[in-house]
Amino acid sequence: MKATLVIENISKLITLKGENRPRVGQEMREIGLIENGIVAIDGNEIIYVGEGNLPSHIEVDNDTVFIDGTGKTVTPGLIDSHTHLVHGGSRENELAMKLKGVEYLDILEKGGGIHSTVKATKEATFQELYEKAKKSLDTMLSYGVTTVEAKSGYGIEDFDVELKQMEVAKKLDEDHPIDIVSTFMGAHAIPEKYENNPEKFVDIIIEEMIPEVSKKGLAKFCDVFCEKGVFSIEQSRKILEAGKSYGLIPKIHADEIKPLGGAELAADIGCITADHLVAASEEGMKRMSEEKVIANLLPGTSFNLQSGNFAKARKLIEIGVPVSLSTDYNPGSCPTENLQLIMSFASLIMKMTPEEVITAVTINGACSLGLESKKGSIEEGKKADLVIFDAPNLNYIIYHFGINHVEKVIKDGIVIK
Ligand SMILES: N=CN[C@@H](CCC(=O)O)C(=O)O
Ligand SMILES: [Zn+2]
Repeated sequence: MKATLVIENISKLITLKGENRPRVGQEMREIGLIENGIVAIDGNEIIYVGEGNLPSHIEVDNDTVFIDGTGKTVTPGLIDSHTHLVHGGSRENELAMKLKGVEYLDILEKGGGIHSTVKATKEATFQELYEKAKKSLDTMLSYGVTTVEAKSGYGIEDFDVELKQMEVAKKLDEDHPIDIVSTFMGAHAIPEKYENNPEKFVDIIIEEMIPEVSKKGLAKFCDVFCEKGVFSIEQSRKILEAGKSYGLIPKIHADEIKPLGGAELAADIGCITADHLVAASEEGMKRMSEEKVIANLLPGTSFNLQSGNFAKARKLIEIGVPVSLSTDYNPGSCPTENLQLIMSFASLIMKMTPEEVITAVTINGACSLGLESKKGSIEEGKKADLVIFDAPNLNYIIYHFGINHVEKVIKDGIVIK
């Protein structure tokens, strides 16, 4: 076997090696650390991972590129498994309201929030949405992210706009080094037009939108904003079950602000992830652990909403719920593409250990997107998506917060930065 790229003398090689399934409890601290590590890549695949020198069966020649990892920390490419990547406009006008204490759901109820992004997304052309999202992806990549989930949900009643968002995500997946996985989220807000008859909108999502999205192959997942004043438990159940019957894997925005029973619903339906969970009940968390629903936590959103409430990460880990972490990048409740900042929040605010944090944004993030057989760890046979941090160890990356520690990103075996 011949290597096209070798990273050698790696001071701290964090492999995350192990079974391709969500890591829980103590497993979230077992990060497969190798000191003086070496990784060999052929094309877009990892062909060797070990300590010291390459074994004799891995050949090198004059074309092989060598990178020196002395003093560096190397991890799998980071996975941002919850974003609202494609949208028009921005919402910095909400800052003044937030500083005055106006709540997220009140802004939404008065026709702002998601509704204002719906308007801006409708007005934007395909090309404008593409350029804006591409710029965000470039930033994400520079921060070490190699895989991103992207939700629709800013078209809502305007199905063409929902489709436009997903088509932009598809084109970016083809054009951009980052891999993009799409989620259909028509159930993101009740359109003003259906305010007095939300059931009608639920029927349209179920009868018209889901079949078409599935037929066009535009999404892998279906998501719902299950929240007081948005979609109820019963409406969410109907939509996610309909999605399932069309092959769309269910995800849910659950108990973000009010304790509605979203975590319990996620367990009932068998959602792959339940996201947010700030207000999740003890019973809901327990049910999630029984059904192995991944808790996808988004501390950047709690930070931005200034409620002072964060998901109970310690509790979730203690009772055996697998945890992943994401930015929730969106223009309203978490306008940041910086997953490293989210990693610091998870540790400094939610008290996750650095080992749990890196597990959450690599192998557990891959599991949140059903990509664990190819991504999320540095192991032979997996995709060559890696990050070289100019940092002596993992703790340094998380503790020294708010800056970008990435030195190089390797995506599909190609050195990007
Ligand atoms: N909560 C619902 N959706 C997004 C926010 C979207 C927006 O405010 O535009 C979230 O996950 O936080
Ligand atoms: Zn979201």
